[in-house]
Amino acid sequence: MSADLVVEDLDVSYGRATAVAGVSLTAPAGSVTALVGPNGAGKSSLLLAISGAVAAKGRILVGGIDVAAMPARERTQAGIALVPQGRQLFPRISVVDNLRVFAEHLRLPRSAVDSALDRFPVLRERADRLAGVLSGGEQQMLAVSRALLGEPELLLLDEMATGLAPAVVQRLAETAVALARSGVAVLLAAPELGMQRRIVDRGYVLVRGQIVSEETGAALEDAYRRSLGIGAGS
Ligand SMILES: Nc1ncnc2c1ncn2[C@@H]1O[C@H](COP(=O)(O)OP(=O)(O)OP(=O)(O)O)[C@@H](O)[C@H]1O
Repeated sequence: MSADLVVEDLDVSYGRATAVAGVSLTAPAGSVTALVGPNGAGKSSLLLAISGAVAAKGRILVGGIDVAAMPARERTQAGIALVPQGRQLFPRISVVDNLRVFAEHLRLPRSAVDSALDRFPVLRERADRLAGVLSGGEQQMLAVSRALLGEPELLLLDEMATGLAPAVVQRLAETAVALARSGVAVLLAAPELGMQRRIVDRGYVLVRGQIVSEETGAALEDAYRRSLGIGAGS
């Protein structure tokens, strides 16, 4: 099964502070959609709202079903997975236990954990190490594997490349593309695309909580620079 994400008129506020204002966007199944914007633009708030981790107003349709009223856990079971900024692993338990905790939360069979360890060979090698002693890249691979445990239809990636070595970013980007080719809707948020620009089909520029442009992959970065007042190509 594959499912488009359609967000309509979404607002996210923290008390009186508005983080996301009237955002509408689409992340089609089978493609990689980017959400680029500077720090504080509201990218994380938007992804957290889609996953159900923060409250929001508006419509969030996944495969035509409005999930906006569902609690976060039900959204996960409905096929929405988030790799959060900062990864949010349990550093003091092992790699395999990080996967087990999430698998149990979703009531998945043990075989799901085994498959998750096989997604990146380094995770199988490090299965019994504490998650907190892994390198940043290994931790990100664990966070992605954990998100994929339930075979989601929509994968939300929040700053997956930040601070990681190019080879790791390349590996993660290949994973994102392979998922998209298998029918998953991938929405990735980043303050800049860098190497990820090669895998983006189209995307949106988010500034101060609002979408200011929508472009195909190649034109997206120029639109982003213009929105920041930086000349294209400079
Ligand atoms: N829990 C919170 N309570 C109050 N304000 C928040 C909270 N989380 C985010 N904000 C504010 O909401 C706005 C959007 O933040 P958000 O983290 O969504 O942006 P972002 O584009 O992901 O930025 P970054 O790349 O720095 O994470 C910012 O002004 C931020 O200070």
